[in-house]
Amino acid sequence: MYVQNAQAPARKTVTVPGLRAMKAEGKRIVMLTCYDFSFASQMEMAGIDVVLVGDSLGMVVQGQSSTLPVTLDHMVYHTAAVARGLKSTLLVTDLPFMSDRDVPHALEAGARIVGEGGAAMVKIEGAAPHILEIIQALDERVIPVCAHLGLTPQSVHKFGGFRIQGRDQDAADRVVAEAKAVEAAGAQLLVLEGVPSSLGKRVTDAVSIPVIGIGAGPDCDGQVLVLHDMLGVTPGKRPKFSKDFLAGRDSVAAAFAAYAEDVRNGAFPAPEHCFN
Ligand SMILES: Nc1nc(=O)c2c([nH]1)NC[C@@H]1CN(c3ccc(C(=O)N[C@@H](CCC(=O)O)C(=O)O)cc3)CN21
Ligand SMILES: CC(C)C(=O)C(=O)O
Ligand SMILES: [Mg+2]
Repeated sequence: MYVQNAQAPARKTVTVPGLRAMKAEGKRIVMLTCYDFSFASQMEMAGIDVVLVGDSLGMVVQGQSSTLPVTLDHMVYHTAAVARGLKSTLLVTDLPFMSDRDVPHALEAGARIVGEGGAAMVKIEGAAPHILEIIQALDERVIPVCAHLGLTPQSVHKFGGFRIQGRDQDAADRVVAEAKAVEAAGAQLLVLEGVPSSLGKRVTDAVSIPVIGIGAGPDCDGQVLVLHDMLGVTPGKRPKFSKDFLAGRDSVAAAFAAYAEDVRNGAFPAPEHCFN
């Protein structure tokens, strides 16, 4: 038996309060999605701040055309595998489709994701009244919550596709109001996906919790990408906001290091990864 992460450099453990301090200090937060033990170990060694077991696993791991077929069992299984590869990295897992239908189901899902899976935080899409109730219920039971606004992929049928959100003034104002509402409900982190860069900046300035962007422009407090997109292995078309960091490099470790460096120094996202 080899020693797990024997080469991992010593690093301070990333915590939820620690992320808030990073926002206050203007230090960019580096986040990636992950679905298994081996890649998690590479992310730990690369010093990625936050790892997300995303329900995007339905698309990039299972080959589905949306995130809707992903079950709570799938999320718990992948979370447990990823957790074994991490030590000082903060682990966040998505609540899958319909596990957020009401407070009791969401509490059950949170209990399994944190208890069986080993995540430190759960992520939930939207700001509907029942979602705000769930955020508060989880927070009261000391399960930290990451909100997710903008292009929320579980709303694909409502949106009519994976469409950029918040493009007109009313829609943008609504996203800002939702961000304030999820913060007031107790969310401690916010993923903002698929919105114009101007709205990414407005939301980031409007809340005191860190905002992690994906296709939300360069002014967010951090960035997240889907693992398969940033390694260039996603079959077919990748979202415009993603970038292949393995291209021109000779290892996954080098790709993770380059991504972390470019997020921290502001080189990523560049204008070609952003929406107006
Ligand atoms: N591989 C992968 N990467 C992701 O970022 C991702 C997933 N899968 N699955 C779950 C969701 C779905 N996401 C997506 C998927 C496609 C687009 C997309 O094609 N967007 C168009 C813009 C459309 C518009 O202008 O309204 C694009 O050109 O990027 C965006 C987000 C983000 N998430
Ligand atoms: C794209 C990120 C934010 C996500 O929710 C996922 O990977 O499921
Ligand atoms: Mg997701």
